[in-house]
Amino acid sequence: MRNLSLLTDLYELSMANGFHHDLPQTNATFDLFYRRVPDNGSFVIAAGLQQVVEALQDFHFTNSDLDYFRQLNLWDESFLAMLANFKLTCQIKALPEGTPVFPREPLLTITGPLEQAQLLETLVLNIVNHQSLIATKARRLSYAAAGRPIMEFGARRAQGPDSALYGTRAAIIGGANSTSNVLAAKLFDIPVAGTMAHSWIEAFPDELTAFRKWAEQYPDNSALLVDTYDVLNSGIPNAVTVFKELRAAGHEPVGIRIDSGDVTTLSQAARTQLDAAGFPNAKITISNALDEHIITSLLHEGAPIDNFGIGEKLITSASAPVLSGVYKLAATESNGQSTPKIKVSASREKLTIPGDKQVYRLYEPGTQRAFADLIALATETIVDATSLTVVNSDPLSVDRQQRLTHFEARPLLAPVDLSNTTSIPVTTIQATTQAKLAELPRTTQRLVNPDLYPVYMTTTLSQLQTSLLNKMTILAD
Ligand SMILES: Nc1ncnc2c1ncn2[C@@H]1O[C@H](COP(=O)(O)OP(=O)(O)OP(=O)(O)O)[C@@H](O)[C@H]1O
Ligand SMILES: O=P(O)(O)OC[C@H]1O[C@H](OP(=O)(O)OP(=O)(O)O)[C@H](O)[C@@H]1O
Ligand SMILES: O=C(O)c1cccnc1
Repeated sequence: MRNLSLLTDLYELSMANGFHHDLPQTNATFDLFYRRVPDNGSFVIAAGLQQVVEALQDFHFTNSDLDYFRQLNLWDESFLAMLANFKLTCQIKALPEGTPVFPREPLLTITGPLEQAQLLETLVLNIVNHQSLIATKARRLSYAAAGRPIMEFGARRAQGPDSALYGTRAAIIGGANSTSNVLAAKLFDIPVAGTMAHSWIEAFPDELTAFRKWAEQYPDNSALLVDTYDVLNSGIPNAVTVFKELRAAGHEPVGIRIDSGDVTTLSQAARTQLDAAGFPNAKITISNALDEHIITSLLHEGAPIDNFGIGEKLITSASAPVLSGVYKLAATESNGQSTPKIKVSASREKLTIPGDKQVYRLYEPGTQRAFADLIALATETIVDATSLTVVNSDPLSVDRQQRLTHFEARPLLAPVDLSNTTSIPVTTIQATTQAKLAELPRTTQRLVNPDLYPVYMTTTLSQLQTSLLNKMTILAD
């Protein structure tokens, strides 16, 4: 594990230095949330908490870091002494990885000395934005694949080693079933999987020999790549020959992979040939720049695909390469006095929600059916209610006030124990994702024009937001 404490923007250190001198003994609460869902979806899958915890457990500055700071000659020795003896005392609250999270909801909050909490902004955003983006993309692909396994194939096209490694972790959280990335598989205990490249076929004098040699090496892992020369006239017939030889030797063939051409036509013809040859259980794997729209279209056309191999469009979230999660000051506290904070912007959409908060998922009583979320102040008690007036949290919404009847409210943000060095297995987090997705209305999960899932605020929180907004507007006038 590398020490990532310096993976920050200069201004975080500059502000921390200023806070150290000008606002000592001041605590702060920051919220990490996002405003817009990539790919016009309706939610994001939260991911990356484990790597945030690991980075914070190891948050310190080395002698070499301090020498570098001295060279910069920007900050005085009192601040550098604080960094040299840095002991993180912040408290983290977060919702579990794999939880679908909606715009404006804090998915992680950090409370602690202002100078410390400010310093964490860049690193925490870097980790959570990346992994949540890829987990969200994987969820879309997995939704399109409708239960068919997805192999993550993206390492070669990821933006560098880190995005291959942690992107694979996030892809599994979002719904991919296995990876070809051996380092990710080893580190995160993910099922590792793979077939062969065209070079294997090209390296032998002919395709049949190449298939035979593969089958000799891997008689129980014979997924043969059939598109190097001609799928229907050479690839499948040669694969069938080798499958028959394998079966005669007591091994059941795995299947084929097609990596080019018109996938529907080729997979249908391949299925027919494999069935006719007595291999109805041989699986058809498809790869080649697949995304959720191509997958939807292929399945709609009736392509008989068993597995998908997905690389570049998943690991880079190519169609929506940014999740713009932000880290905003929600409250400060000094001398026992808490002061909620708000950011007012020329863009109404960017209005923040003040105060130390909790997020509740609201369920129809006695069921696992969620129908809305509610953001409240942490000090408020939300009881299961038959009737509650709430306010839409979207500052752009028109009809803001609503009356909710009959719900059970379950809190999402929970304290994170930074002394805990065990981690939840990634496949367990994937199961959490599936369970939490199953709670959401089906209409909010579809890929095209999903139904908006309501995120409300309590009236107390809304009134606090409005009063701060009015105060700030008067000050600005
Ligand atoms: N039936 C289909 N419907 C929709 N998209 C398809 C269909 N068949 C293939 N595609 C997709 O069309 C895109 C282009 O496929 P094509 O085989 O032309 O790729 P290519 O990159 O030119 O081939 P190669 O990988 O051999 O260079 C790929 O993203 C592929 O997944
Ligand atoms: O297309 P992706 O979703 O990223 O999936 C991974 C791709 O990686 C391999 O291609 P390779 O690098 O051998 O190049 P190719 O396009 O010529 O097959 C494989 O054959 C897939 O096509
Ligand atoms: O194992 C495979 O088939 C594979 C791995 C990486 C990229 N493309 C394909």
